[in-house]
Amino acid sequence: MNNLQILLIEDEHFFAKAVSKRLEKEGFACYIATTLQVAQQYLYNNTVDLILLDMRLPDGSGLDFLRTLRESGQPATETAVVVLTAFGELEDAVSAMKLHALDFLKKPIDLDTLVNTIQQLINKEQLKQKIQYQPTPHSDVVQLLGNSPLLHKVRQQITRMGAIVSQAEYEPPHVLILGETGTGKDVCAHLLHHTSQRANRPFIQVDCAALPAELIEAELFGHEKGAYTHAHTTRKGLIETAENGTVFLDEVGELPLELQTKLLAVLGRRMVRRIGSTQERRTEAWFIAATHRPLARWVEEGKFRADLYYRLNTLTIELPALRHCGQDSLVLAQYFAQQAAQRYGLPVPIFSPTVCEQILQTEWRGNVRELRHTIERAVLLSDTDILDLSHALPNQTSEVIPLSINANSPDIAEPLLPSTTNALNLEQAERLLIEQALTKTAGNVSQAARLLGITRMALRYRLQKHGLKAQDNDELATDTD
Ligand SMILES: Nc1ncnc2c1ncn2[C@@H]1O[C@H](COP(=O)(O)OP(=O)(O)OP(=O)(O)O)[C@@H](O)[C@H]1O
Repeated sequence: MNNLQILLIEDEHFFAKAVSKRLEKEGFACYIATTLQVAQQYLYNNTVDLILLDMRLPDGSGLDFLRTLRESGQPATETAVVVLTAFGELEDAVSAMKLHALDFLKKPIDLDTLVNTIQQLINKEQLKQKIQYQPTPHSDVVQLLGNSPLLHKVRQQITRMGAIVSQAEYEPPHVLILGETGTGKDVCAHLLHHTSQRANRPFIQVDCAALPAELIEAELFGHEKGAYTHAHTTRKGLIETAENGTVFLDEVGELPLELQTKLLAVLGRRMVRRIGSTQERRTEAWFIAATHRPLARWVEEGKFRADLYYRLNTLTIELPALRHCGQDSLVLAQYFAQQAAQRYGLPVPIFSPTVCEQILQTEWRGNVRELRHTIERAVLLSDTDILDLSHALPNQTSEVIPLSINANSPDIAEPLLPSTTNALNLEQAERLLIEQALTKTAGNVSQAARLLGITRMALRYRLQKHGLKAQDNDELATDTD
């Protein structure tokens, strides 16, 4: 029994009945509302975990309902929603994604697919608690590849720190990972966790750049019921959820100053207090933080608290920029080409001397991430067995259709989708939007999610759905959720 409460808002009687019967067979509780008004009433009196929302109801549009729900300030504001769309409702589905719908299903809906979708959402904790809890088995974490002395040193540091942390069971020294964007800080954090004896405990990743300050505070520390207007239930924070595992504070440089103060208190005293509570709870979590910001300079400039900086960097790992790693770019390129070929069922391409030279000569400002995306693109675009970088190199990505995804994005360039949209089905259009967003942000999932106007979690889910995994380390953990 899953105990999951589902509200199905659907006016096609027979279809609704069939869905509800199947969901109940799977152990879910399902309530059918045939109008938006009934749904509203139901939500007012009941708590639901998931809403399955049709886009056209007799008394209004599902999209308007979703918008109102998100803005209502009611307990249901953040409820997970999957929209059910009919042919020709592409724009609605895209808008629903922007309103944080977790997924859409095209009618006619295959009941197995529906159950699968729900199951995936449950597995990914998206329905239960909006956290990124990723117990990643070690075998699924990529290694930090590279033969340069700089990479060797990083790998040695990881092994050493894993051992130190295992010895200091209750008060492990915090680790700060520094390095330009795309150099592998995320991978490094996962490896640290998996190298230590905490490997089988929770690994909680918090993207400090992805959420507004007040949300991060609630996410990190949790809250008591009634602590603030929308705190309708008591919820533990991510630090508590990590128990004696690891909390990875990604993009820690973006943490607002007032939260830096609170974090400092936690690191210093190892006690956490939920918002609105007087009770303190001890934490045995290991804190790993990462940033591409020049934190030492930021300390001098007053943008980052000196005391927090010194507490975080008990141990520091500095990931080298790819341009300083000699032939590593070539080693990595060959590895990524092999992986991509395998993934797409294509022959492993040959690297001509010219291509090798091009790879070695390129600056790779986006570091390994940029290299990875370029090679994957090249594998897909090459017409022959010989890898062709001419369409894939960063300054030659003219085949990428300019696209504005988020209406709030400053670099807007209508239309939302390219004119080829008519020839695309909903699934393809969604995939295209995501690929465009990732291209625009050089594969940075947090930024891409922001651009798409959806949460990072919702984007992670879609990446997996479309098999766009491992484009960025962000997805590695998700694969194994
Ligand atoms: N040495 C490496 N070997 C293999 N893959 C790597 C290596 N370094 C990075 N990657 C890959 O490059 C991509 C970017 O890595 P990652 O997300 O860890 O970078 P990051 O430094 O955290 O970036 P950002 O600062 O933008 O968050 C991922 O797909 C990751 O798997």
